[in-house]
Amino acid sequence: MLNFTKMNGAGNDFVVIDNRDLKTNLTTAQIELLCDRHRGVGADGLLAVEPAEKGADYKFRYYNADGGEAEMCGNGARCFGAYTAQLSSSPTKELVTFETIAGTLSAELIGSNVRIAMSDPFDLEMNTAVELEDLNQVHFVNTGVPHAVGFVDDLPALDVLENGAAIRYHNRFAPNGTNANFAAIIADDHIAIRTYERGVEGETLACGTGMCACALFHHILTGAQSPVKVDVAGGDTLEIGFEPVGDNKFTNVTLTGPADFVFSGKTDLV
Ligand SMILES: N[C@@H](CCC[C@H](N)C(=O)O)C(=O)O
Repeated sequence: MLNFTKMNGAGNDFVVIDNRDLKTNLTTAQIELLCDRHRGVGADGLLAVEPAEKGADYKFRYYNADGGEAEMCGNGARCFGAYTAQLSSSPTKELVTFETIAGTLSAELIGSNVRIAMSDPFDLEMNTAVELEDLNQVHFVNTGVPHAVGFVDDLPALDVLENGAAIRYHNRFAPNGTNANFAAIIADDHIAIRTYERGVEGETLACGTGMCACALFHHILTGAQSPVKVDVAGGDTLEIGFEPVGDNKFTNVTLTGPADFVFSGKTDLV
């Protein structure tokens, strides 16, 4: 029997488990089943809380809906922060640190929102040719996980599944593949995005690391200042802060948005 909590961050939803005793060893197939929207609990991914190994409060593990582990998840990090803040003795902690494959991060509880201090982005590359019918080129950056970003004029009309899959499996991004984001400018400091996620193999309602990637390219291409507001497919607007340090490099990237508890339960699926 597995105890779990269902949470979502701006509509990107997760099964969260407390594995601080390291007694739960889920297989790829079990994670896939838990995330299955017809036969399981249903989620874009699974978050596991484990004991820290390098001095932070906790260790963060994240698995996509296909059961594969990913280095980081921005919306998941906000949910992880809100969840672990409640694990501590009262009063609820307002700052939680956790070790991810992408580095040690922190989550700060600010009213009903959570702000994540992200790792510094790397491997930024502009103007990669993809030669699709709707898009000639994308920009690439790793904001914890890999992200391609293409700017389009008509975001609602875009076929995210077709274009997203073409970019996700494009030779240029092999063998790891990439998440694929499409962005449209709303105002100087405001964009809207839609994301095709690797490991979900479809469009999700929001992607936190993807929002960070899109906001950084919006700054590079238009000079937009921090913070940049980002509208996501689920209807929320989140805020990305950053500090440019020259040569298309950035530090102090932050992601601020909601992290909501949905329900807790037990399942005998695993
Ligand atoms: N939803 C996420 C990103 C999760 C990982 C991604 N699908 C990958 O495999 O790289 C977010 O909010 O950042």
